[in-house]
Amino acid sequence: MTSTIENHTGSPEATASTSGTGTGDATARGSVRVTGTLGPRYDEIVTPEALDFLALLHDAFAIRRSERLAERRRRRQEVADGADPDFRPETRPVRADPSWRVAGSAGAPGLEDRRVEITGPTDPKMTINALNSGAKVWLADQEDASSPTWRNVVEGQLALRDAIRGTLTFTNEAGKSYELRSPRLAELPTIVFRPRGWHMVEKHLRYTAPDGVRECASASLVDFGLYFFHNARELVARGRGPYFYLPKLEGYREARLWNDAFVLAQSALGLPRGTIRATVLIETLPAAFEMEEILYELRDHCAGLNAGRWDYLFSIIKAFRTRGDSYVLPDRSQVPMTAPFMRAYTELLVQTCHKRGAHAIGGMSAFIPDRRNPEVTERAFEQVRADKRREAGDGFDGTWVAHPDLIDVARAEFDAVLGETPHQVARQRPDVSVGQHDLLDVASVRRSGATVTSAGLRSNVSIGIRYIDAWLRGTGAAALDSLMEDAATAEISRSQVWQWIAAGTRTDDDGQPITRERVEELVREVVAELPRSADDRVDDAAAVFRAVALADDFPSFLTVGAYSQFLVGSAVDQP
Ligand SMILES: CC(=O)SCCNC(=O)CCNC(=O)[C@H](O)C(C)(C)COP(=O)(O)OP(=O)(O)OC[C@H]1O[C@@H](n2cnc3c(N)ncnc32)[C@H](O)[C@@H]1OP(=O)(O)O
Ligand SMILES: O=CC(=O)O
Ligand SMILES: [Mg+2]
Repeated sequence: MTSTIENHTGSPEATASTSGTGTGDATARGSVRVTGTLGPRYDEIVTPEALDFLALLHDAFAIRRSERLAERRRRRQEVADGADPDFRPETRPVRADPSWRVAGSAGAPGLEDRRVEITGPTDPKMTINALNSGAKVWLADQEDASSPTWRNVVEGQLALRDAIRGTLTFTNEAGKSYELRSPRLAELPTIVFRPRGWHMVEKHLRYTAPDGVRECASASLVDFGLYFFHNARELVARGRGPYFYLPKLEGYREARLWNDAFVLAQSALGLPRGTIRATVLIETLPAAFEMEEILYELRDHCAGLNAGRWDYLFSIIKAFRTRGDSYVLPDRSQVPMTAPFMRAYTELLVQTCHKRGAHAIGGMSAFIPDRRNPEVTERAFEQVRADKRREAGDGFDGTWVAHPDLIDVARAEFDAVLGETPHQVARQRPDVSVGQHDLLDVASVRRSGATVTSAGLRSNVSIGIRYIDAWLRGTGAAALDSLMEDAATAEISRSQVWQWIAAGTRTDDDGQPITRERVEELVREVVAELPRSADDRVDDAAAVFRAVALADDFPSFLTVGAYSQFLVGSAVDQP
């Protein structure tokens, strides 16, 4: 199957060839060169052959990536100007055609039963702990849970390369040593790798296009390309496959870009089309209106969709940030997954997936246990249990957990529904009827009594600064106030503050307006209270927070500016 949606709907769209350069000269080749420092064994990852492979991907897709990012900006402006997102009329034929299905998990060993997936960064200790955890799948994360230092990017690839070959070991500072519980990959959780999104660049790799134009490499193509180049054949030989989670897509044309990258990558390595399987995160508001089209574009490679709730909330705030107080969400802690607009999103996701033979994978409860605090642990178990019970009951085929101690809790809820069957894809949801209004009805949460509070405002400031401090120190996921915080949750914190100021929202407990001055004061208080150390980045974190929460123009992602200005070249960025 090679047809695109435009073929399907009868309005062809010219796209750059996946074998040409996009410059008109199909024989000219670009190049990728390393500008970052090489640490021990980095030459095993950024080999001349791997860099050639990255150049091939960039020649084919760098221009199209830029076009997609421009389209994002255009569509965001339209929404800011008052046009509500909606299901696209031109793709109705794809949605109406009952005949097509995605590849799903058929022929993808290790992906059939995904009832519990653990997520986490790719440093050696976390890699070993995740692979020893007993989960069905490990989402090896170079995205929301990772600070994109050069070190994390390359050493994460090294850890994965070694883990796949059964040779990864690690010894911590106290001398405790870690090893994989089996050298046989097929006896460990299936690895699904998540590269960075299309918006990020990799500043330690420079791409020179065939026409001589130089730019930073695309982080998505770097992460995907390096993982695929080094591991795809090895994974297949060891009874698994090159599997990916695709983050932060905003529409089906971005899915097509990924699909074309897969087609080219497989062909370059001599692997059959369809060897790759991707699970797409539906975690932006525009993508929620294009779930079927995304599945359609990726149908030869698609295993499922995931309900990425935290980025989804961030995307909603971003979309409606200038629409005034009636579009404002309450404190993050008062937006449950049972809020009608969140439920509409997850119900539509399950219905869409099962209609097309795809797995529906649930999301992340942010509550995490604390081995030193039984009360915190019991609360996390209760919250996660309820979350997973709802997901399994709604028809999800699997779910995410943030911490190994949550695996049994989540599994029990899915076992109760799935029993011995690996998934419930056959369960259709004809009862679900979700329209535009259901997905957009964010105002209903506050109408039902949820509030914006002074404590919620303070918590956003505090979590935002503490998380960015951790991120600037090279850690992309952190336990803060007994909650898992990562790039997506931090985006919620800072964008809520931006939106509340822009909308002139008042805190419900004291009736006071949320102003820039009030937030500035909170930033000063939080910074003054934080413990300091020789390597903290609290002042820089506060500067980043101010830039992304208080600027006149809303920065699309906090990570973009923080990466260029504060992370690249810092101590943790070096090998
Ligand atoms: C919005 C989204 O995208 S969600 C997905 C992205 N986010 C994530 O993946 C977050 C994943 N979770 C984590 O990174 C961690 O659980 C944290 C940072 C939240 C907490 O980690 P810690 O502070 O180390 O927790 P804690 O001390 O309780 O850990 C106990 C042990 O479990 C291990 N562990 C905890 N979480 C994980 C995990 N996700 N994967 C593997 N091992 C883990 C720790 O390494 C530690 O091992 P050790 O005893 O050998 O040192
Ligand atoms: O990536 C997951 C999310 O919730 O964001
Ligand atoms: Mg996310």
